[in-house]
Amino acid sequence: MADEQLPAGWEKRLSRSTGTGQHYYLNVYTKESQWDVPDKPAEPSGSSGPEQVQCSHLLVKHRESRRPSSWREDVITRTKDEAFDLVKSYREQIVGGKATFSELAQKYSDCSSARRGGDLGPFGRGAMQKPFEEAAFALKPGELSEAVSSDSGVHIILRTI
Ligand SMILES: O=C(CCc1ccccc1)N[C@H](Cc1nc2ccccc2[nH]1)C(=O)O
Repeated sequence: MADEQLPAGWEKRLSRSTGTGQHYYLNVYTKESQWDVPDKPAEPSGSSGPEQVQCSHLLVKHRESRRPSSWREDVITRTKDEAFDLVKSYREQIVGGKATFSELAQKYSDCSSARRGGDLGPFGRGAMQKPFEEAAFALKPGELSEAVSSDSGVHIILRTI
């Protein structure tokens, strides 16, 4: 039987462990292998996802935040619900094209990254609070999160890379 045409990124290998001439298929990017004949191009990153992501965020703190103070307000007294409502209104303005993420982060984010339009630079797993990390790594590049709550406050996250 002619060697089947494999989808991009796969190599057909002969298994040495079974000794029965069985073939397996190797993802050339992740070096992960599988027995089943692949039916779509190999994913460049493994099931564990990317090593690093780059994100910008807009943070609205509230009175229960770990540090209820920021460059914008010495003492932050808004409630958590008010913070969620603000974040949702900012997200709607961004999605509706009324303002850019960077403009609103520079004006309204309670994080020092506001001065860079919310950019946090690249980071790997273990660098940020868990709820923030999980939301950030679940995004595709260019995707905007829903409201995300961390000990710092309520965020919207834009994955840029
Ligand atoms: O921790 C920082 C600095 C974050 C930062 C990282 C990299 C570049 C620039 C800023 N600021 C906190 C607010 C805050 N809490 C966060 C939690 C997750 C991600 C970003 C966050 N920002 C605060 O100001 O209380």
